[in-house]
Amino acid sequence: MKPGFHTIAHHYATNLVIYFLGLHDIHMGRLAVRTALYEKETFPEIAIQDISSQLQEWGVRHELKTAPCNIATAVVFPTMAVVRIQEKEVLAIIERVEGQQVYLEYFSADATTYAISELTVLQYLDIREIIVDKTFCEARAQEDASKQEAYTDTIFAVEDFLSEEECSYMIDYCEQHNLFSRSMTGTADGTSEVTGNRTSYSAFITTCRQDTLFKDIIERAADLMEVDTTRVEDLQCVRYGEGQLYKPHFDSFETGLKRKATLLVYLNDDYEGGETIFPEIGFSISPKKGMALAFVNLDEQNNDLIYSLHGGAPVTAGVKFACNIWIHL
Ligand SMILES: O=C(O)CCC(=O)C(=O)O
Ligand SMILES: [Fe+2]
Repeated sequence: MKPGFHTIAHHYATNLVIYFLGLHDIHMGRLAVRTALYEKETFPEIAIQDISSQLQEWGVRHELKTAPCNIATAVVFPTMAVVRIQEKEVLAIIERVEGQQVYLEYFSADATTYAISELTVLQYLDIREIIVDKTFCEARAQEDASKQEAYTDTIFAVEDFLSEEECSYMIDYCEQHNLFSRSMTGTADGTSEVTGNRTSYSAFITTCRQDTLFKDIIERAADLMEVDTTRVEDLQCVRYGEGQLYKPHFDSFETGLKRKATLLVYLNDDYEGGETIFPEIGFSISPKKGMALAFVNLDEQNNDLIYSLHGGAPVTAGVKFACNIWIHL
């Protein structure tokens, strides 16, 4: 089975290609990059050969060199390379080499530094004579920009969706019933786990169909999103202490629960940081108490919309509370 966009969004090969292209001022549309990788038979275990041939197809001329090499002299940085580190071969971006230090990025490590002697470069993209088909790249980037813009236009915020009293009631309800526990994220096999991608706390309100106030909020959400209340999931509150975050993710699951749209309601705003960020469209919003932010997660065919990738930036001071109201299919 091919991985869905959830995997793609976080997958290193994709990020590497975007990074690689971006750093060379080649603004290839992200959608084109992702779609092409997604169509590769071997994805996500993609080889540097595949990435190289894809780049050729896009008019990014370069050579794929296969030779253990002295990276300090052979390569224009940054470059993509297969390197052997401690008996392991990884596809990585070598960002730069300074003296005896190599700065690189690879899957599961954000940025790492190695001594030149610790790694061997086996294959790398030689981009010394890079020739770019600018027209092609610009057309892809333009197409992507229009789609991003169209998606951005569908996001909307409703101020005072909840009153001050309702916000406080929700926070107090979750705290007094000790509902908050460490947030989890879904895995590919449908289970959940605690990861560094989401370091906040979550509270599932299971009584929200009985409680008059919660029931009213659910009805208000259904009205706003023009759906039946049966499509509104039980409310889930989130709490972020200082330094806590939710890295960019999709709200809809690849298998199982499909969430058409999200209504994220901010329950307070007396803290710093904690903006909701949409890295694919370069959009972010500062929380405002009582405000609801609405965005769609799936396109008309109910495929994940990559532009809906979003996250909660780290809270830098104070405590943030919000409530997720998800609309499923
Ligand atoms: O905290 C935020 O701003 C985003 C929360 C979120 O995306 C989620 O809980 O799914
Ligand atoms: Fe989310």
